[in-house]
Amino acid sequence: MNTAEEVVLDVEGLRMRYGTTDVLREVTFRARRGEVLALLGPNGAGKTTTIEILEGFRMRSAGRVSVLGADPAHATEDWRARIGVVLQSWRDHGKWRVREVLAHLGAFYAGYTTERVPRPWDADELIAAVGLTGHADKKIRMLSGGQRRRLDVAIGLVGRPELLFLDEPTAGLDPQARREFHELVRGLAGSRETTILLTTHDLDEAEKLAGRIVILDGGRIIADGTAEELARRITGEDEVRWTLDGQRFTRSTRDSTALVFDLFERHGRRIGELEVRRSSLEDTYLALVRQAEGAAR
Ligand SMILES: Nc1ncnc2c1ncn2[C@@H]1O[C@H](COP(=O)(O)OP(=O)(O)OP(=O)(O)O)[C@@H](O)[C@H]1O
Repeated sequence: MNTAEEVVLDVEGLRMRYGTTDVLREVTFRARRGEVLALLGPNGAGKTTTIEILEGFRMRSAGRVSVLGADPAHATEDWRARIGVVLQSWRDHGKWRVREVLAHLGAFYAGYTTERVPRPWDADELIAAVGLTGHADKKIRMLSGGQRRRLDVAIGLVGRPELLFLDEPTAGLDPQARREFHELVRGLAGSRETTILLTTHDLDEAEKLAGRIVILDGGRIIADGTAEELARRITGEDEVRWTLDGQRFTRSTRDSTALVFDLFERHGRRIGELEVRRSSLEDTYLALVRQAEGAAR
């Protein structure tokens, strides 16, 4: 099979029930090798529950789950070595130094080297890749929140995972660190070797990084596709704003080029401050969630 077509994540009819409440219902999606998938949804939608089931940290109530060809509920250490996890928050090893903790954790992966994937990732190279050069000898408790988050990502990557789970990876990062993190993810994804599943509440981030967006709401998948596909499903309309003789106008249209052309033909230089705004993933997301919640009522 062509590796680009290899299905790395295969989830079908996944259900999770706590007591008498279903928090995941009939969740079905797939990811192919090298894809970056963003799992979006309101607080309590079931994102962390889904990810933790895929990581093998929670037992599902029903459904079929295959991750790198195995059922995470019965996974082996070999399987675990191929997976990287960055949790929402992880506070530990405060007295350890950055290089030390990465070398130590990395050592666990040495036995899982394959011809295709040498393990672990060299500590200093990894420290450079996540932008922590200069902090390698610092104790972890001396790092800032953002530096700590970069270390979390490095810990997730130290075993050179084939599949990486990132739960809100950029929460608390400053804009520069966020951009550097985005470049790191793009680099990993660019090699088409690492499949990435990330959750985020930052829709701009999802749009930038993910080839596919899966939206969960109330434990169900309400949308699955590229950002463009989802946008087309919802509105397909652009918003055009302009001023005419100083007065402001706004109109939604499916053909902003024709509207703008018409405006200039009719009013020429009297048009000022022209702006065409295509619907963002945020507009689409909010519309989809509103629609799903309206239907559920
Ligand atoms: N151990 C548990 N027992 C009972 N209910 C739980 C348990 N863990 C999670 N839940 C419930 O399951 C639902 C989904 O929670 P989950 O943490 O997966 O949501 P999420 O989409 O990750 O939310 P957030 O964006 O806030 O992180 C929530 O209603 C939550 O209260």
